[in-house]
Amino acid sequence: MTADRKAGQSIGSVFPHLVSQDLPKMVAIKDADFSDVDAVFCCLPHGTTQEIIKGLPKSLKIVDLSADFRLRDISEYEEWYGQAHSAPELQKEVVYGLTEILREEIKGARVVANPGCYPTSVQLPLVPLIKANLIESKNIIIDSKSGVSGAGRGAKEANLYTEIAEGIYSYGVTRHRHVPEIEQGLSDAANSKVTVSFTPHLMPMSRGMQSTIYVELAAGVNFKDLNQQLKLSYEDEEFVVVLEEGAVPRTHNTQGSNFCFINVFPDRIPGRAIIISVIDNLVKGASGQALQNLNLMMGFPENTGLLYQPLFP
Ligand SMILES: NC(=O)C1=CN([C@@H]2O[C@H](COP(=O)(O)OP(=O)(O)OC[C@H]3O[C@@H](n4cnc5c(N)ncnc54)[C@H](OP(=O)(O)O)[C@@H]3O)[C@@H](O)[C@H]2O)C=CC1
Ligand SMILES: CC(=O)N[C@@H](CCC(=O)OP(=O)(O)O)C(=O)O
Repeated sequence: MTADRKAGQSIGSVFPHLVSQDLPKMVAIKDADFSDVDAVFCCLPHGTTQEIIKGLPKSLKIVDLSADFRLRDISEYEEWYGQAHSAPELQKEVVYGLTEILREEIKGARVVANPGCYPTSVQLPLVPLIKANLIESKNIIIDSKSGVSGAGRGAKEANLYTEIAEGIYSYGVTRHRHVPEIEQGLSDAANSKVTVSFTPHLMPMSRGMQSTIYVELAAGVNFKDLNQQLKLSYEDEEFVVVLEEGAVPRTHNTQGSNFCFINVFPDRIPGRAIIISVIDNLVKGASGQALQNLNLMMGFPENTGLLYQPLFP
């Protein structure tokens, strides 16, 4: 376990719920000994990750939780993240870690780019529907909401209790950095360029994420076809659950678990449908999906360490 400002501390002093774990103290990355390590989860801020991964032993399997390797197109990374990519060679061997969609590729990967939380909640419902030609790939509108933990644990004025409590606010309006990641995945599914309208919102809750997605149905399709297709696509999946008709997915029911709950509703406007998808941003949107990916890369049962039930079932 490594740290930056907290190097030298025990994990229990940083995360008190782990106080009873007998784990070594955290060290700075430069002092870490990788000689007996098979795999790492890299949970560093964007930008720092490219530099650090380059210096790690080539034998290590890596699941990177940052955005540094999610975009295949380096120029797109530079445009949306506002900085030069410092490991373009490594980018070529990276597999995007949307587990249920890219499972076979992930199994053989050495480096996996774990998806962002918003892109996970959006792509899980939309990719199977686009692949099956059940929805139009134009005019997709995505309204997403996140708990504050999505912004990390570092102190920021915008994330103070007084700024967040008793209100919601939209941010990244018209230009959030998850747009190209969402469009990359949906374009792969459609085999043509897909563009989306996407607005994220910060909610006064610590964790949880909802994406409400407005789509146009393909000719002759009705919302029940969407529901059926999603049920079929995910029937053998443990962590993606399509709810029964009419049931509204709630972030509460995902808290602390690796589940993604999805449902499809008919819009009042003929020819349109509304899809709701919920995850825990810290689990399916981050560490849970990362562990699911590493389990695949290591040949472990995919649900190892992930059998936590939601806190609010
Ligand atoms: N929070 C979420 O919901 C999600 C986060 N992610 C991504 O996962 C990554 C980690 O996120 P999160 O845990 O929320 O972020 P935090 O800000 O809470 O944690 C960042 C971690 O990186 C360490 N760190 C910071 N700068 C450096 C550096 N220069 N060198 C070495 N270590 C450093 C910090 O150590 P210390 O505390 O000791 O300074 C800390 O452990 C980010 O890339 C984030 O975008 C992905 C999906 C969802
Ligand atoms: C609430 C909040 O600030 N959320 C983060 C997204 C967190 C995440 O999952 O994605 P990354 O790994 O790309 O950081 C944001 O909007 O930048």
